[in-house]
Amino acid sequence: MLSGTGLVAGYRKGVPVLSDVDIKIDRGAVLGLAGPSGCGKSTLAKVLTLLHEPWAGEVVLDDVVVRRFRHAAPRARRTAIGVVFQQPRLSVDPRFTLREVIVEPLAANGFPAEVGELAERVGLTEDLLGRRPHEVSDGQLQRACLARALALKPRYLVCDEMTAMLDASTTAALVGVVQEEVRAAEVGVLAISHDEDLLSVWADRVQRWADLLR
Ligand SMILES: Nc1ncnc2c1ncn2[C@@H]1O[C@H](COP(=O)(O)OP(=O)(O)OP(=O)(O)O)[C@@H](O)[C@H]1O
Repeated sequence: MLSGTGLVAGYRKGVPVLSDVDIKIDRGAVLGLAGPSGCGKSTLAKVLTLLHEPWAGEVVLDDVVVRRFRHAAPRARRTAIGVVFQQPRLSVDPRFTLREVIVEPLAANGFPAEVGELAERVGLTEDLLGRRPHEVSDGQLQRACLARALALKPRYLVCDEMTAMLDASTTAALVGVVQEEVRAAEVGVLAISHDEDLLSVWADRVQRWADLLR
């Protein structure tokens, strides 16, 4: 389980964005999270993916309390949790081809740079893998971001408005890929979305922001 208990976090001293937030993400299931704009969903996503250190509270990853965040977090902890953000163009190096985007975490962790099976899973052809971000659509780039997030076989995946910029067919394709990871590898997913209709079909359970507050 990936959990946060009593989380308090923010960006400016004395102005918390998260105040006493509790959340639990089980392996092999999708937890949907809906909430109004600006309430702190992305901040919570960053804390749970160890990219932002909380001021108080505890993140527990598979029974181990996380004590170090960001670059100080041990690599095995960071790579246990994948993340896909809303805007793929802000998430990739514009100089990289899509193949290089997907290879990056593999190379950084000493694994062979084999992207064939991953690319096939997310529906990227050889032609698309050779292109750079400005030569592909948002949906194609988001497919590469999802493949990158899955490259190191994470036990948990946080999808922060992953499909907000995408059309219905790309949304269905990417949600299908995530569902397959949940089924086949028991990945635990936090799916954050404004779209409650989407969450009602994607998630096993949906929580509203107010449900997370103590
Ligand atoms: N890097 C940052 N520095 C300072 N303030 C920030 C930063 N990121 C977010 N905030 C502020 O924190 C609050 C919560 O933002 P956050 O992005 O977590 O909300 P959200 O629920 O994900 O919103 P949305 O649904 O609109 O994406 C907002 O008031 C936002 O302005």
